[in-house]
Amino acid sequence: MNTNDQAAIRFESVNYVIDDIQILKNITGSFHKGKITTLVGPSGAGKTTLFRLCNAMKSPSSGKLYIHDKPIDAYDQVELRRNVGIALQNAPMLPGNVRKNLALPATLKGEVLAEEEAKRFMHIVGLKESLLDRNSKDLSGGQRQKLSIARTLVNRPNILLLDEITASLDRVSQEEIEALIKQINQKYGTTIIWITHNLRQAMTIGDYTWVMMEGKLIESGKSSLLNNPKNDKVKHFVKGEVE
Ligand SMILES: Nc1ncnc2c1ncn2[C@@H]1O[C@H](COP(=O)(O)OP(=O)(O)OP(=O)(O)O)[C@@H](O)[C@H]1O
Repeated sequence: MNTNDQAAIRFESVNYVIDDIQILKNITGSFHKGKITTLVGPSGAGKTTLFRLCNAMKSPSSGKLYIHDKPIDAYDQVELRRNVGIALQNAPMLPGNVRKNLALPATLKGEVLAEEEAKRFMHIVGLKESLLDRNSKDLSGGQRQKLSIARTLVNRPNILLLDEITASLDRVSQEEIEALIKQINQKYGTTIIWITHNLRQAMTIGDYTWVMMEGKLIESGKSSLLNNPKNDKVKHFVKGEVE
C-alpha cells in the first residue's frame, strides 16, 4: 500500500467458518481510505460474506478486522452505522412512501429527518423532491436504487459498501448510478467498496480491485490488473466473464 494511503478497512488473517464450512480463508489486505475498490470473483467466492463482517452482521472466526485502525469489536452499533453504510442489490423498502424510507436511519435512532434534509438527500442522488410522497413500491428499479443510496447517506457514513447495486438495472440507470457513486466518492471523500459481476464496471469505476475465489483473496491492486492478471485462475476468470 502506498504510504500516502491509509486503510479504511484492514483485514489481518481473517477466517470465517460456519457449520464446519470455511467460507473465508486467511484474508489479509486493506481497502484504501477515500478510494473506490471493486470486489469481483465467481459466485460463492465469499464477497457478500466479507461485507457482512465489515458491517458487523457477522464476526470473524479468527483474525483481526479494523475500521479506520480501530478493531471493529471496539465500535458500538451507532458508531459503526455512522462509519459503514451498506446498499444491497434488491434495495429492500418498507411499505409506505419514499419519505418514510429515506428517514429510516434517523427513525431508528429516535430522530426526525427534517424536510430540508430529506430534500437535500433527494437532490444529492438526483431524485425529484416530488417523489417524497410517492409510494416506494411504485419507483422504477433505478429510482429505488438511488433511494437506497440516499437512505444510506443519511447516516453520513465514511465507508459505503455496495453489493451488486446495478445488477438488475438497464444500461442507462447503471451508468447514472456509476456517476453518482463517483460523485459521492469525490465530493465527500467517501471510501467505496463495490461488489460487481460486471468487469467493465469493476475496471472503469475502481481505483483498486480485489479478486476473490473460493474464499480467498487471490489478487489485488490497481483495477487495471484485470487487463493483465498475474494469477492463472484470475486470467481464466476474466476470460470467461468477457467471452
Ligand atoms: N450461513 C451460511 N451457511 C452455510 N454456507 C453459507 C452461509 N452463508 C454463505 N454460505 C456459503 O458461503 C459461500 C460464499 O457465499 P457469499 O454469498 O459470500 O459469496 P459471493 O461471492 O457473495 O457470491 P455471489 O456473487 O453469488 O453473491 C457460498 O458457497 C455460500 O453458499
